[in-house]
Amino acid sequence: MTQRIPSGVPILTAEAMRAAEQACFVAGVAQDELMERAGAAVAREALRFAKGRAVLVLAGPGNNGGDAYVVARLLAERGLDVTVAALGGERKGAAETMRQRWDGPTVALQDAEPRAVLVDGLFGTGMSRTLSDDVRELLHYLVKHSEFSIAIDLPSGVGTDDGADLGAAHMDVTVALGALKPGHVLGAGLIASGHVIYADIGIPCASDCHSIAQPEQAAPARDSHKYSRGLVLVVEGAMPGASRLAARSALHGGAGYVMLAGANQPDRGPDALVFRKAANADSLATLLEDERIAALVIGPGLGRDAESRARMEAALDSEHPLVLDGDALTMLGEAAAERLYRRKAATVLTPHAGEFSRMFSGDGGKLSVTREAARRSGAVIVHKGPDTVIAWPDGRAVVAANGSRWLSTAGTGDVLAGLCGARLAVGGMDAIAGAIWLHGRAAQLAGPAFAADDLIAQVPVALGECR
Ligand SMILES: NC(=O)C1=CN([C@@H]2O[C@H](COP(=O)(O)OP(=O)(O)OC[C@H]3O[C@@H](n4cnc5c(N)ncnc54)[C@H](O)[C@@H]3O)[C@@H](O)[C@H]2O)[C@@H](O)CC1
Ligand SMILES: Nc1ncnc2c1ncn2[C@@H]1O[C@H](COP(=O)(O)OP(=O)(O)O)[C@@H](O)[C@H]1O
Ligand SMILES: [K+]
Repeated sequence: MTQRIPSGVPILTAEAMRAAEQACFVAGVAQDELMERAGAAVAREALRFAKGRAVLVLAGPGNNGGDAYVVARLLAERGLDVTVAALGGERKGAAETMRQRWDGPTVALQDAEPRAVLVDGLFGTGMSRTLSDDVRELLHYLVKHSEFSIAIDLPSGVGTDDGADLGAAHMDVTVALGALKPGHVLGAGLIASGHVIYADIGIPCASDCHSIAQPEQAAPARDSHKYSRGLVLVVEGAMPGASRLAARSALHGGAGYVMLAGANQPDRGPDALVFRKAANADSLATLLEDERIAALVIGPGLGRDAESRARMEAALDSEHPLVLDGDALTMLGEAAAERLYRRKAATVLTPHAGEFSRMFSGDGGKLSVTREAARRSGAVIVHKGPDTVIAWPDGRAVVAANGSRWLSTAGTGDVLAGLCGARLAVGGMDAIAGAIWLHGRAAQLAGPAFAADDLIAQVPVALGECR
């Protein structure tokens, strides 16, 4: 099963989820009712996948366990052979009500035997510490010896707000209740969650953070011309292949005109790419006086010597919207936030984890450190990886976790930098999530073992899928 994360769904921390739930209670929804809805949503999916097989439901001590008892009851009502393995005895509130509504077979967790289908209702958003060794070992044993596993809300052993590994086993399916949590889309949590299904259980969940969604990308206006479509200038450096990938990617990402500024005319196409000679930083600075430039891309294959640094400074000093990648990020280093905050035009940074940590410190998980870095630098930050976090300076964030794992090949980051340049030129800072979506979708279309060059060929196909 290929992993899927539902698109355009709000992502809430444990605290925000609790607040949303409280607001629901204040509005008159009873806790029992909400738990029944949660259990019904999970039971619906479990029934679909169980195909009549025997089910073991793990019920923890809190509300996740309360949901588990509802799932057990509903599956048994549909004729399945269900056993509950319970951790702890009497519960509180709605969870205790649901325990009492279950009158089927129940064993203590330590006595549980594996069954074909495993429903994990041990812990959800209340996970506050690492699983104890005995619980972790049992959970892993029961999951390993099941044929299909499904988690209620979150896999037990995933840090809700940071996706940290607190002892989680890998689930086939996770049903996210009410909203996604950062733990579904980040780090070990992304891997442990498997295929994520979103269940709307009627809790209004507003958030400034969402999972990535297909962007709306209108065709050029009837009266558009190459400059209105956006002129992207890509700065070449020590490794010209990287900047050529970025430039070709900008061309196919919808820019109207792409210039490559470097020392030597490339000896091969595409011919649509316009070469401008910029033998040194001074001649680059002169080129940058062109007011038609809508976005500048610098960093892929740039190099890190004094000359490269001078080129980067020329780009930073310009008032063009700017995408900084690769070596430019490394050269910025710890001075990044302060230096970038002074820029007047939009700035986009596309660091992988190593480049990010050379520029920004802090802890609290990938989502929160990226948001904090965007706020401090006034730049849009695309913190790359299987769990790419895009954060804007105003606090908004988008997480892209559907990219193909085949993207882990050299040069795909250069392609992304070029796409960011194109989307920045065409739609400004708000259009950056569209670049990450196009990149991820192009990778899916390219299939297995593609080279970065092949990815570019799929970008127009991905673009064609957008309205
Ligand atoms: N927030 C909401 O909107 C809704 C939440 N519901 C369910 O409620 C869950 C959250 O319930 P709770 O807040 O009761 O939390 P949990 O059920 O996730 O766990 C809480 C209990 O586990 C204990 N605990 C935490 N980590 C532990 C560890 N490592 N080892 C042993 N014990 C540990 C806590 O002390 C507490 O007793 C959600 O994940 C979801 O399944 C649903 O019932 C409906 C709606
Ligand atoms: N396992 C993975 N799953 C999904 N996307 C990945 C994975 N590994 C890398 N990527 C993506 O591939 C690209 C790699 O960029 P980068 O590390 O800068 O490589 P390069 O510099 O070689 O181009 C990024 O967009 C990143 O998010
Ligand atoms: K769970």
